[in-house]
Amino acid sequence: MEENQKFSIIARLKSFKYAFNGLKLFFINEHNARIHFIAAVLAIALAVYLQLSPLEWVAILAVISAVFVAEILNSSIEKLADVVAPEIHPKIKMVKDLAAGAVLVTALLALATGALIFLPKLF
Ligand SMILES: Nc1ncnc2c1ncn2[C@@H]1O[C@H](COP(=O)(O)OP(=O)(O)OP(=O)(O)O)[C@@H](O)[C@H]1O
Repeated sequence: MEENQKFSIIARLKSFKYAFNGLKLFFINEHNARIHFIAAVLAIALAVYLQLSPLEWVAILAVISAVFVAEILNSSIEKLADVVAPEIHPKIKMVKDLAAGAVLVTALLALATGALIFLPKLF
């Protein structure tokens, strides 16, 4: 978008439309999205059942969203990499492995947070 273009509600609404389309594409095309979605629903159901405190809720929701954000960016980088270099390339391997590493960090953080909050309440 040009810098001197006027603010437009219609343009903002269109941006939302594209962003929601991104979420739709993510849930339709990415198998990992379904796994993360099921894990998130289970965690939220457990959080309701165990009546978490507001701060515990914030922690659980924060790590759930961190995993989704990392996974969406990872998928986006994969798609871009496939266009930039459809052939095998050592730098593309590095780019994709780094993006996957980011997902792993958030998933491990989510596991640790879930264990710290849920395990003492369950056992
Ligand atoms: N063009 C390439 N050049 C070199 N290595 C690649 C290339 N494409 C994929 N790889 C290697 O294969 C791994 C898997 O890449 P791929 O694009 O298939 O992701 P994926 O396994 O489909 O990921 P997801 O399961 O998240 O969709 C990468 O992390 C990388 O190590």
